[in-house]
Amino acid sequence: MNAFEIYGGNPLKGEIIPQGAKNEALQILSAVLLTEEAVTVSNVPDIKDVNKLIELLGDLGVEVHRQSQDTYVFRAKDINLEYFKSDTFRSKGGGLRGSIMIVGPLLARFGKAAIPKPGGDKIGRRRLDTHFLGFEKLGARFHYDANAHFFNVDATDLTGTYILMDEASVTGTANIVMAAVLAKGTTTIYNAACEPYLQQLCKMLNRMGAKITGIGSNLLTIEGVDHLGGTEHRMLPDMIEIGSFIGLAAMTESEITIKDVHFDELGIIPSVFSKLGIRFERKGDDIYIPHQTSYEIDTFIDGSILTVADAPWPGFTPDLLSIVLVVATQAKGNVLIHQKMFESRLFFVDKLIDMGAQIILCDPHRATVIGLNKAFKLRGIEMTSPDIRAGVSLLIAALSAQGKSVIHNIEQIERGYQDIERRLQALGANIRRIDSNLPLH
Ligand SMILES: CC(=O)N[C@H]1[C@@H](OP(=O)(O)OP(=O)(O)OC[C@H]2O[C@@H](n3ccc(=O)[nH]c3=O)[C@H](O)[C@@H]2O)O[C@H](CO)[C@@H](O)[C@@H]1O
Ligand SMILES: C=C(OP(=O)(O)O)C(=O)O
Repeated sequence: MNAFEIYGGNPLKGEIIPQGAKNEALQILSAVLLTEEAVTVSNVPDIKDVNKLIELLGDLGVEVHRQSQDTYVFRAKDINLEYFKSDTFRSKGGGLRGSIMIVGPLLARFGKAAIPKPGGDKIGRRRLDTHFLGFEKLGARFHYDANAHFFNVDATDLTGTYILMDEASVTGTANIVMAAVLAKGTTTIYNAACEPYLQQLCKMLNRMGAKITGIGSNLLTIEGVDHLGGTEHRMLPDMIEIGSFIGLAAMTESEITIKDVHFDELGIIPSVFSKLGIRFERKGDDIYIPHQTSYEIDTFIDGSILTVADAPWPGFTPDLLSIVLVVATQAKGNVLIHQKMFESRLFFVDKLIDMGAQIILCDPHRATVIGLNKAFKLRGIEMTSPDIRAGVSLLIAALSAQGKSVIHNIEQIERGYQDIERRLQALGANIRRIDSNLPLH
């Protein structure tokens, strides 16, 4: 097990290029199962979750050819459906949340699929009902083996229908869309999620021959086709990384340029950081964050305390709330963070409180942050990263803190952030990887 040792407190400077989007990658890579033709995917992030999914595709029989550092060619010609029965699949299949999205394409193309209960962050209940209710609506049979924690679906034919999703689930929408593209007739999905990840997926599917309209809205219409062909696809930059770097710059008083961000695809994200008082400029397609010694949180027009809450797109992504929270700890002013979707994602604040932050955890979903306005720096401590985004928030806190911090369980961070210590070192950060079991001194 590895840990990060960080000496914080000094400003960083330079340029950073965001990786390809993790959550988009997990959808796009699942979609290669929909065709026997070659699909070339570029800007693939080299991160644990994505690499696990690529390995899983390979185990299923997909030919995987790595053309360059970030570009792969996939060919799902001969798929081994017997693999579902293997012990390896039982252990590997549930290794990440994103693996659930192989179910839709396999069901559509081969009439059956299975998946162990998927992993991902331990951030509260993460139900999958929406996925399987959707498959059932399309005509699939569903069976959950509660002892083995195994989900099974099969169908002789999928038939298009009207689906009112019980919640705008991101991976659920992707899964149902990928099943519906090869169904007979027309499927209408209402209350669909429409994150950029999904918009990218739908655009790619259309290039493969699918007929999807309503992309970017919560009402998708999918006219089923008999067959899909190969295509090429390039992943967008990871908007969660971009938000994390804006937060990092503000917290550490750094001057950072985030390159090629695809600003127009960032939705409400930049304006939420603006509301925290962080100044930045759009320069072409880069975001330039100047060195700033203080930033002041807005209030609402009537003077009441700002609330930052998550919501399905185009609302604010829950994956950036932990970052907003940590950044607010050094702002001037107060903010209420309301994490509506996940019930265990705010518990990491006890580590920030140990570091000197002033936070009241009101309940599992809400935390009030009383900004310190840089009256004093947070102090470095030893801590464990509970989930991917809390992990990066603690990393940002450690980089801004006085003295030494050690963050354990960095595998969580590495699920979603590529080569993070080298990229931070290039900005001047004092961070190094150590053996988690080494005695601390
Ligand atoms: C691999 C992947 O892509 N993971 C992302 C995906 O997870 P994932 O697709 O698993 O998350 P879902 O969109 O299904 O839902 C996340 C949680 O929010 C709740 N919920 C969802 C929709 C809604 O309208 N109301 C509501 O309360 C769900 O009950 C669930 O607890 O989307 C989440 C929500 O953006 C992100 O945090 C994850 O990073
Ligand atoms: C919660 C996240 O990931 P996952 O859904 O893969 O657990 C995330 O990316 O913030």
